[in-house]
Amino acid sequence: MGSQDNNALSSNSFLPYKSAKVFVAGHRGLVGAAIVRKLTQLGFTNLVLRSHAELDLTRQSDVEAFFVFEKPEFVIVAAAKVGGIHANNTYPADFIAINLQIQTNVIDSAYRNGTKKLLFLGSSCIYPKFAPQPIPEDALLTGPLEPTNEWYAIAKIAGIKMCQAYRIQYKWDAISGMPTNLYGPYDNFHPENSHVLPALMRRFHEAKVKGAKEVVVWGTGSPLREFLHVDDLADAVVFMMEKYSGLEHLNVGSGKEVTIKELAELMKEVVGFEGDLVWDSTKPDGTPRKLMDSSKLASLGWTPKVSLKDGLADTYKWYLENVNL
Ligand SMILES: NC(=O)C1=CN([C@@H]2O[C@H](COP(=O)(O)OP(=O)(O)OC[C@H]3O[C@@H](n4cnc5c(N)ncnc54)[C@H](OP(=O)(O)O)[C@@H]3O)[C@@H](O)[C@H]2O)C=CC1
Ligand SMILES: C[C@H]1O[C@H](OP(=O)(O)OP(=O)(O)OC[C@H]2O[C@@H](n3cnc4c(=O)[nH]c(N)nc43)[C@H](O)[C@@H]2O)[C@@H](O)[C@@H](O)C1=O
Repeated sequence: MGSQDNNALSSNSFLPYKSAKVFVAGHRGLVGAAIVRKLTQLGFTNLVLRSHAELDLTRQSDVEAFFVFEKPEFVIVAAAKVGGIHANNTYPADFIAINLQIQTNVIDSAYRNGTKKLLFLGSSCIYPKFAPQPIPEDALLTGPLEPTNEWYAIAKIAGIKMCQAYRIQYKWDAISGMPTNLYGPYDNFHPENSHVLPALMRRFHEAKVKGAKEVVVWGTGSPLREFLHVDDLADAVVFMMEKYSGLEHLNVGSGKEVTIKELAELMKEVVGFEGDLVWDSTKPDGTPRKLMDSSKLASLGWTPKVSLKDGLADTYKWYLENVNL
């Protein structure tokens, strides 16, 4: 099926329809909370939200019953089992099984209960470990994955393919966005299981408070990562819901990359820690580089706004007010 056929599905206007029933799955997480903030700012009045405790999305019959009852018109899938390099490497069964269950249940129930449009969120880890840089969308499935997160990546690739299959077979408007590494308010600040940015924010903060002389940072410091503030991602999600209807997934990145060493130095400055950095090279580096090519989304008219320095300062302020109580 050519892209023209798929774009013919784009009759579902989202933005002007502020009373639309929108289900944001995973609304208490980093991404889901930012999407709810954005939709609320825009004046959406009919968001359908369920916490994990209220609705476990791995339970197929509960998800079906929820969709039969609520029949949301639009669905954004930001619920997932998520974690950093250590969590992905330690709990491969959880990362593949829980993610396959959540996305399969939500995508299928949404289609069967009349949802007009669904957006599925994947991650930049879907691409091969040694993909060309910046990574274009068509690098998908062209080489072996990064071993530390292949289980999660396989689930996310299945999510993209499921949206494509339902689009092709049922002419249903399911799309996918692939964000780069994200950060911001409501991130997970767990010392081991989180991503690098919140992990370092917490470690530097605790070291500053205790007057510690050094902070341990994992790996060699040489891997490159592209970071995007979650408010920019939420803006891109709303943009894609309104403007994009196509078979191919779209990359969502900031276009700017830093080494982990540069990130650690910047974090040290933002937090105000005055000691030294010590590198623990027994910890994995993961993918050496994963800068995404987000030119397709840019060509539709979307650009990120938050710089890494401003985003870190904003997130640290939120951390001090909300986590470090
Ligand atoms: N964070 C990042 O750097 C990136 C994230 N993404 C993608 O964005 C999406 C959201 O990630 P993020 O916000 O960071 O993750 P979070 O862990 O912050 O949030 C995930 C949300 O999903 C909920 N959830 C998990 N399991 C279930 C379940 N079985 N039933 C119902 N709810 C559940 C969680 O609830 P609870 O906490 O109560 O379990 C939580 O509210 C994911 O698809 C992820 O792949 C993509 C690229 C980078
Ligand atoms: C978004 C993406 O996130 C994961 O991939 P990742 O980019 O490798 O994630 P990360 O943030 O955990 O690490 C980035 C780099 O940073 C280094 N690093 C230093 N010190 C700490 C540290 O203290 N914690 C962590 N987590 N990493 C550290 C770490 O060694 C690595 O070199 C995927 O599993 C998958 O979930 C996914 O899609």
